[in-house]
Amino acid sequence: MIEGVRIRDLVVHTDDRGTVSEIFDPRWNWHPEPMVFCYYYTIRPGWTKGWGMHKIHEDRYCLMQGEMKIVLYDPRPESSTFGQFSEIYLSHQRRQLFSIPAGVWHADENIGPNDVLVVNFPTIQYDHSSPDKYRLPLDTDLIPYKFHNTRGY
Ligand SMILES: Cc1cn([C@H]2C[C@H](O)[C@@H](COP(=O)(O)OP(=O)(O)O[C@H]3O[C@@H](C)C(=O)[C@@H](O)[C@H]3O)O2)c(=O)[nH]c1=O
Repeated sequence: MIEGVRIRDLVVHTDDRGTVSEIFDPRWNWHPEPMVFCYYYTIRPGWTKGWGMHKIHEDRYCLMQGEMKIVLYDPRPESSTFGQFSEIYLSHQRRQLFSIPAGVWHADENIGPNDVLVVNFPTIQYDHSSPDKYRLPLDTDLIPYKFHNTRGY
């Protein structure tokens, strides 16, 4: 696994009426930074969002619905996983928290038949005038990973 990624299974409490699942509690000590901002995004079937990278913040995902492959590529020279990839599969069948360290390229591919829905609570607020977001085309030669049967940006 790429250095600095944090993963945590969520507990789903189920009863006759429905379910409850906590998404984030600083007392878990899962991540050192507090909740300061939150949004959700969706990805349509057959689509991928990426490659994206953030220089100064981490993403912290909670996949609520669907099935998604996250591909990470680590370009950080100081990292123990420099130059490596990770492929991680998230599903609503096993809800987890998943953090992506700053500086790590990521692409999120919807591999299921329905929209993917992800709640993201990044470690900083979104700066509408200068977002901390860097992009590369999915088919860039700068990242030696090939996607099949998907489109995106
Ligand atoms: C991320 C974000 C976007 N936006 C707006 C900007 C733009 O008009 C529209 C779409 O923005 P983007 O193209 O950046 O959205 P999107 O490509 O869905 O961005 C997200 O992709 C996933 C895969 C991630 O990993 C996240 O870090 C985030 O980059 O939404 C906000 O208003 N607030 C936000 O927090």
